Amino acid sequence: MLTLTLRICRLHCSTLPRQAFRSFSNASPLSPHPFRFTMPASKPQPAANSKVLILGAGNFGSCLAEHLGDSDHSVFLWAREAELVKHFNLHHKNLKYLPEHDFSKNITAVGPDLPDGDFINEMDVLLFAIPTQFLRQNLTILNRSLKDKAKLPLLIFVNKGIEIGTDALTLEIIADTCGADVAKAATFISGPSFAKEIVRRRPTSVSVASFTEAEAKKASDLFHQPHFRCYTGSDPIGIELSGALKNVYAIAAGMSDGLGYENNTRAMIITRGLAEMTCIGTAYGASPLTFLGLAGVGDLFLTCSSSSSRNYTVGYRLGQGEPLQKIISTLGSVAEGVSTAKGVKTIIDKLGVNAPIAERVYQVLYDDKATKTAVQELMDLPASRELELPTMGSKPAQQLMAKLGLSI
Ligand SMILES: NC(=O)c1ccc[n+]([C@@H]2O[C@H](COP(=O)([O-])OP(=O)(O)OC[C@H]3O[C@@H](n4cnc5c(N)ncnc54)[C@H](O)[C@@H]3O)[C@@H](O)[C@H]2O)c1
Ligand SMILES: O=P(O)(O)OC[C@H](O)CO
Repeated sequence: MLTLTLRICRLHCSTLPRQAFRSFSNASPLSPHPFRFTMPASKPQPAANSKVLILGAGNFGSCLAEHLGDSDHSVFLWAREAELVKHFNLHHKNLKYLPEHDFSKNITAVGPDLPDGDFINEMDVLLFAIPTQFLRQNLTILNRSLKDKAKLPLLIFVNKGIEIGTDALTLEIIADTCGADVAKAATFISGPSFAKEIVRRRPTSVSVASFTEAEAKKASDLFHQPHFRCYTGSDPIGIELSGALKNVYAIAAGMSDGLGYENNTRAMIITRGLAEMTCIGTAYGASPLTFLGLAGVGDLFLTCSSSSSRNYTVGYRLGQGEPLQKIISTLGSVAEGVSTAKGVKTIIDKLGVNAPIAERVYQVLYDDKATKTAVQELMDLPASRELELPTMGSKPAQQLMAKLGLSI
């Protein structure tokens, strides 16, 4: 672990001769997979005054609309709630999500129907802030408007989950609904970033990943601000898994706090959670280094240690003895970890990865296991080596990349 950390620090050091790593086209120093493929020609890099359509006017979509509206882009915010659209355009307020905030005049709400046709094709950027379970249905409709797949707008995804039933990552949902070229062009933003802190302009950093650094750089250029730092990378699969998995461990940390356990227990869950995330990610075919970044340990730490996290809150209330259905129906916002725990369970079973915390979260959510029993079972496990990365041959990431027409 220490060796890995030191390696990362060295690789991030700006004084290193970067050419030393440039043995493959499109490969970044931290890239686990030096991809060789040509990106579909996209529109020119979004500059000042880009036209941006944000799909999803929940906490995060609204907050990112504000972030870009603040930078003088023309932002359109799609909400499926008709009342929200009307009220937003009259008062620049989102009464349902972030009700205390006054939004930029550069944002126009659109909806409740999903925009289509020429409106979509005029956009420089499409940003998807739709919870994972609703992405497929919306992308299927939106794909009809993506006429010219050779001239795509910049496509950015910020959801953090795994689809129930298919266990698909977002990349696969995009490929299924819009085709491999669209999936290859997608960029993912993830990392420790509570919406309500971003709109208050609190210093924040995120990971921005695409299959090529060049594509990730476009999104980074769009979002990077003095109070909002973007770090680019080229492991979108690892970034996606990081964001989805950390939500499951945030539920575990919340449960522990809800049961009345203290700091030692939470630190144990965060650290062993990171080990599990890294093992699952490596078995899947992502780079283990990705889990040491902002989208990995950064977001894991944030959501496991704050009652601002919806996933932590679900866990906390479970630990306090509330039934899951009551928690979900009163949360008022999405906690992706609840649905994602199902996909994670299937993935660890398929891959044969040992992830006892994720397993217990699944059992508490779906098998009626008592939270206290789950913690006790974790403590009763036999002593083991601290970290052993799996080295199995066939990895889902390879199948996914083959589906996208990518070769390693
Ligand atoms: N809130 C944050 O701080 C934050 C930060 C980073 C990433 N995220 C991720 O962003 C995504 C959105 O989260 P959020 O916080 O904005 O959620 P939210 O609960 O605040 O809002 C939910 C959004 O989903 C929309 N929605 C519900 N049903 C839908 C459907 N059938 N089709 C399309 N849209 C539908 C709602 O209209 C609303 O816009 C999640 O994947 C979340 O993990 C959130
Ligand atoms: O409120 P949560 O638990 O969905 O967390 C929100 C973001 O993912 C924090 O980065």
